[in-house]
Amino acid sequence: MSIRLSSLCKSFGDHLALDHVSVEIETGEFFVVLGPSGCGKSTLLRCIAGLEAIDSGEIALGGQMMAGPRTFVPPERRNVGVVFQSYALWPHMSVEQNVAFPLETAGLARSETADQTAACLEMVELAPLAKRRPADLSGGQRQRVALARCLAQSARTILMDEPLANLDPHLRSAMEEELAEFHRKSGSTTIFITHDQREAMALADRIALMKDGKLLQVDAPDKLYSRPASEMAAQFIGRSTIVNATAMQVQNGRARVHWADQPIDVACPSSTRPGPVRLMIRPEHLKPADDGALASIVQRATYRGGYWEAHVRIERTSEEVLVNLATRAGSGDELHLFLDGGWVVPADGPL
Ligand SMILES: Nc1ncnc2c1ncn2[C@@H]1O[C@H](COP(=O)(O)OP(=O)(O)OP(=O)(O)O)[C@@H](O)[C@H]1O
Repeated sequence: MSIRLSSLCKSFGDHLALDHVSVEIETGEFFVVLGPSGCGKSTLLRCIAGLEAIDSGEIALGGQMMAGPRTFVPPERRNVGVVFQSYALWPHMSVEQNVAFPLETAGLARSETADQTAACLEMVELAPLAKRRPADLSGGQRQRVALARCLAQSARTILMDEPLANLDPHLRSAMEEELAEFHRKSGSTTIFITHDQREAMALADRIALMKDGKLLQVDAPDKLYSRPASEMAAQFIGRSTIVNATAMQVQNGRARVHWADQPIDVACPSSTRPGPVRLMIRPEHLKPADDGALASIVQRATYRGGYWEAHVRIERTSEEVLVNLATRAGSGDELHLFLDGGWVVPADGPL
């Protein structure tokens, strides 16, 4: 089911938790909301589920108005499944009873309930554990029960609030793959909340970057990484350095830029004009050269598994930039680098 949010606002006292949030999410999309703690992610999800009333704006699910001026459809009539970080399973019920519960309360016949429950448990590969209690399951298995229960409700919209946050890193990446598979099979429109950008990148069709109750940028993960719309987005996603440079010529999304007395061709937004610009350099844009134009000194380096991430000072500008090195480097080492790529950050970004 498609989801349309129009200029949503929600305050708690004088704190504006949602500040004119507008976005359209397509049917079947896996949409991730990414942002720091307290930016309003959970509030957004709770408003869509109907667990929280909005102050103004509109929420439509599948073209039907759920919340707006004079409209408030209660949560149980929104056909939305919610999966929380805490799983919210009933401890006294078995796995299959947990999954069957929403079907029973919906008044489904006993045999139909049993069939659907079995099918949902099959889908999350929990059929052999159907008789167990939640306490006798691992964190990942409990999360799968919560997913199966969501499936049983045949919700066309699934909202997930940091469902993997309580899992250890190994289980987390296994569950990411399962979630992607679950999404593919169920075909449901999913909104997934996280403050973990790696998780967001791995799962999302599109990511909404949220800060202070506003959506700063909504884009596919690779676009968000390579074409951030603001300095804040550039700094929030991945690692980068933003330096002062001068655009000399601009044509068709490419700019010839001068930085550290070097002319460099980089990508740029169509709004770029010749003159001073802010240039985003990702670590992978800088490459070591035998004898390059950018003489630099390593300040410190950290091993990241497979490569060293080094902070280096460019001699000509005294700016410190990040670079990934294939071989060990130590403080004081001299390096020659060349810049291969970069992005002119839009000057009129949201922040
Ligand atoms: N019921 C409430 N009463 C008062 N303030 C609230 C309430 N719920 C949320 N807030 C405030 O609204 C802001 C947004 O909260 P929200 O829980 O949506 O953030 P979040 O991005 O989900 O954070 P986290 O990642 O830490 O869960 C926060 O400043 C929070 O303190």
